[in-house]
Amino acid sequence: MKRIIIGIGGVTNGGKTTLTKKLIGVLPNCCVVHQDDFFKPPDQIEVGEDGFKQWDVITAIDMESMVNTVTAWVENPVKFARSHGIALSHSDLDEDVQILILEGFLLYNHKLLANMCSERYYLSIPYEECKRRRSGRNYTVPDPPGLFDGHVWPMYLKHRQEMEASGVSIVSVDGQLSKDEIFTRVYTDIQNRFLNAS
Ligand SMILES: Nc1ncnc2c1ncn2[C@@H]1O[C@H](COP(=O)(O)OP(=O)(O)OP(=O)(O)O)[C@@H](O)[C@H]1O
Ligand SMILES: NC(=O)c1ccc[n+]([C@@H]2O[C@H](CO)[C@@H](O)[C@H]2O)c1
Repeated sequence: MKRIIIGIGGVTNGGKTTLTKKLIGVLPNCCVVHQDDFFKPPDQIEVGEDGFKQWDVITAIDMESMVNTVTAWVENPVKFARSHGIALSHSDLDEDVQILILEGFLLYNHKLLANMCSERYYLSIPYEECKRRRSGRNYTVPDPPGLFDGHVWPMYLKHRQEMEASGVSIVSVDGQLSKDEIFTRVYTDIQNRFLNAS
C-alpha cells in the first residue's frame, strides 16, 4: 500500500481550506487533518506583552495530539478512514494508494510534521490581500481590533523566515491566482508526482 501525505500550508486566508476541499473531491482514498482543529482552548492561549492572545504561534496548537492523529493514519489508513466515516474507493487493489492531506498555517515550522509530508505546497498572498480576506472572516474567537497588524502578520513573517532558514523544501503557490487555477496546478502536480503509472 502506497501512503502519500500532502501538505497544504501557507499564510492565513491564503486559500488552504478552499484548495483542500477541491482536492478531497477528486483524490482517491483521501483523508484530511486540519491543524486548526488542534487549537488549545482560549483559556490556555498565552497573552503577550502586546496584550493580544497569541493564537499564531505553534504553542497555541496541541501539536502532540496532531502528530498522534497523523501517526494513526500512517499506521492504518483504512481503519482511520472508517473511524472518520470516509468511504474509500478500491478501484485498483494492486495499485492501492492512500492519501492524507495536512492543512494548516504552521505545518512546516514543525520538523516532525514537515518531514512526514511527501510534498509540501505553500500558498502565499500579499499583505493587503491577506488583510482584506481576513477582515471578512469569523473565527471561533473573533479577531480583536488591531490583531492582524499587531500579531497575525508579524508572526506570519517570522514563521515564514524560520521556515526558509530551516531549508525545508516547499512548492510555492501564488494564492492570488483564481481558485480553479490553483486547484488545477496542484492537482496536476500531485498526479504527475504520485498517481501516474510509471
Ligand atoms: N484563489 C482565491 N482567490 C480569491 N479569494 C480566495 C481564493 N481562495 C480562497 N479565497 C477566499 O479567501 C478566504 C479564505 O479562504 P480559505 O478559508 O480557503 O483560506 P485558509 O488559508 O484556509 O484560511 P485560514 O486557515 O486562515 O482560516 C475565503 O473567503 C475564500 O473564499
Ligand atoms: N480556530 C480557532 O480556534 C481560532 C481561534 C482564533 C484565531 N484563529 C486563527 O486561525 C488562523 C489559522 O487558521 C490563525 O491566524 C489564528 O489567528 C483560529
